[in-house]
Amino acid sequence: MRSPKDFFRPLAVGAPEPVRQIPLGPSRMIHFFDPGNEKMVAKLPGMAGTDVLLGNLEDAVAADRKEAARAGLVRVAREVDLGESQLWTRVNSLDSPWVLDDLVTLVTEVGDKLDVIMIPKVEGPEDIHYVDRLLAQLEARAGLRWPLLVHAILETASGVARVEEIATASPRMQGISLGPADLAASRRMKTTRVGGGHPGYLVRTDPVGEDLTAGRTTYQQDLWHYTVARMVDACAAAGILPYYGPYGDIRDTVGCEDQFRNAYLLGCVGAWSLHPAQIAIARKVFSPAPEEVAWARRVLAAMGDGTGAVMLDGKMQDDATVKQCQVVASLADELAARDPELAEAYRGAGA
Ligand SMILES: CC(=O)SCCNC(=O)CCNC(=O)[C@H](O)C(C)(C)COP(=O)(O)OP(=O)(O)OC[C@H]1O[C@@H](n2cnc3c(N)ncnc32)[C@H](O)[C@@H]1OP(=O)(O)O
Ligand SMILES: O=CC(=O)O
Ligand SMILES: [Mg+2]
Repeated sequence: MRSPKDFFRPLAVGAPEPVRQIPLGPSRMIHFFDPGNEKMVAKLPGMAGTDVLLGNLEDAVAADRKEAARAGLVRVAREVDLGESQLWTRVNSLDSPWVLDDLVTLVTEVGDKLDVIMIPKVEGPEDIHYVDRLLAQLEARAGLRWPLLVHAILETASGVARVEEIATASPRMQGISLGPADLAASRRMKTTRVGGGHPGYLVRTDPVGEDLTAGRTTYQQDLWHYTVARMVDACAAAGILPYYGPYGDIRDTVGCEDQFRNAYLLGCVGAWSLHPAQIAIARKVFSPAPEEVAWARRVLAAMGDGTGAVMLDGKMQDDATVKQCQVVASLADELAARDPELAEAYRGAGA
């Protein structure tokens, strides 16, 4: 562990100064595409308004397509107009034969076009330290003026056990995403899906009389509640951003929206979209609803300097509800400043 005094010193001579604040552009959806898939790449210029486009090099890219995906991402970064969207990548895992070439090629050739590098299967802070030093060396060699940020996927049991250390491992840490598919395997959960709930994970009301089966309602529980909540706390404490990851049942847009909303309400700022159909779901869920924004502004107006207590529609408001309402109202302001449609919806709701 570096001493606090050295935490913000560059890790290589000539590397850019580490950032002290995470840049807060919207990242409601991190949209995955395979840069080696020409059909997907052809769709990118039409995806204006997608907060983050992520060129994926890891899982879902076949072993014999790894080089093509890497070369495709270099081409996308150089040649495709992505408008306001941020460009991120997910490199291969640190124990793979591809990751070194991923990092060397991307930082050297298009390091100035990339915002964030997602690192999969992070086991602990030592993985972030390795990437941190290597990026500093590569940035120095490439003459980059702005440091690349790092995003960890929380998808190993060891990573969850050490999520707080991962979150604070480097000033490059931008955020953490839940990776429910690999995490399920790592924990030996008995699921066979990518994120979402499971009908077998439930609680049941008590038996009524002798019959153990009749009249007992069951309620499905959220498999990911503990991990998301722990990740959100680790990120908030470290000043970085938490995200829900993938929802693999592309057809089930309703279940996807529910899973994303649970994450939003618990504090996540975005989720992954794997298919164009999931982009609009993330945009809707991770933008505060107009009526919530209108309510938040009413509370803020009623509370004046933010201290004391008042009643509004029968509900007590005090300093703590003011702070919650500030979270909602300031998120709405940031998003509306870049999204005229959303700005109009907030105006329409009197927000
Ligand atoms: C556990 C994890 O690690 S999750 C992260 C890794 N997984 C991924 O990145 C998966 C990314 N997504 C995909 O590979 C695809 O969306 C799939 C395989 C899920 C479905 O693909 P398809 O069967 O082609 O879907 P579908 O037929 O509905 O696609 C419609 C069109 O959208 C395109 N499309 C599909 N997904 C994407 C995408 N993520 N980005 C851009 N375009 C896409 C298709 O190429 C197709 O184009 P076309 O109309 O020109 O033929
Ligand atoms: O990479 C994501 C996951 O769920 O695994
Ligand atoms: Mg994974």
